[in-house]
Amino acid sequence: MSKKTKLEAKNLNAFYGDFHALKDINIAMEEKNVTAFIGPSGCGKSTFLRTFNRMNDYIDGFRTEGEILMDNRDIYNKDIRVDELRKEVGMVFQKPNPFPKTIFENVVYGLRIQGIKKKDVLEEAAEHSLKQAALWDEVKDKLHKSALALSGGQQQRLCIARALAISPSVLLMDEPASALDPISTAKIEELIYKLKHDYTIVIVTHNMQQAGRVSDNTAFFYMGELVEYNKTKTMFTSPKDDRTQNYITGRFG
Ligand SMILES: Nc1ncnc2c1ncn2[C@@H]1O[C@H](COP(=O)(O)OP(=O)(O)OP(=O)(O)O)[C@@H](O)[C@H]1O
Repeated sequence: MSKKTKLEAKNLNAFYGDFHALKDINIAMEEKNVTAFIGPSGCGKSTFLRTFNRMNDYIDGFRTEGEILMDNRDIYNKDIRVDELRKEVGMVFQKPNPFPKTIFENVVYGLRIQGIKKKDVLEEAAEHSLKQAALWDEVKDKLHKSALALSGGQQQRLCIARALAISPSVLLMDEPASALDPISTAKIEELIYKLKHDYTIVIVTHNMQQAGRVSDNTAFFYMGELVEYNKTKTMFTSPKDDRTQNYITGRFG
């Protein structure tokens, strides 16, 4: 049985000034599943990912045409509050970016911004999010030490815990493991596999094996177009388009 659609783009075009970065994208992504975005550098993967939390809004000259829907609501509608949207849509970046604060303060950062002050509520949320991010056991005895003293892989799991603490339903991940060693990468991949039971995950990756391991569905982008979108297994075993075939077999990219 196919799952409910969580995120959708309909006839989406996106521009940086005169540059046409996304061309007529149509896609429906399933709830509580992992969708991987793949494609050569500059094809628009990150631009597309960032439309789902409206992060491109900060870029001068950026504009979209068409629709981006979450739970069937157009997130670019003028009635949408971007701060509310960002509570629903967490994001993790390529390079771990913890704040120069304690581990605890990193995790509860978003909750403090929401005005939550009760110590027991914050403590419970921190423990829950760190457990979800598979970091609790490694940090439970040093919650009030600096996050910057953690390893890169731990910092990235901390950033995932920080994103989860505000209880989003969607997690956007822009090459979350590309700056990490193989063991930390494996941990992040395991984590993604677990988290998809509760979250809708979209991950940009340059690593074909990683897309194959973690994602249910894969979207291949090329020069701003969505060339092919299918179940990951099908895409990797019998791609329909020559460009997909060439990319996944390493002939370009
Ligand atoms: N802030 C910006 N201003 C102008 N052009 C931009 C901006 N950000 C991205 N672009 C352009 O939009 C296109 C898509 O970029 P994007 O970063 O989305 O690609 P990508 O597929 O994520 O690439 P990579 O895999 O290298 O991260 C590129 O041609 C890029 O130069």
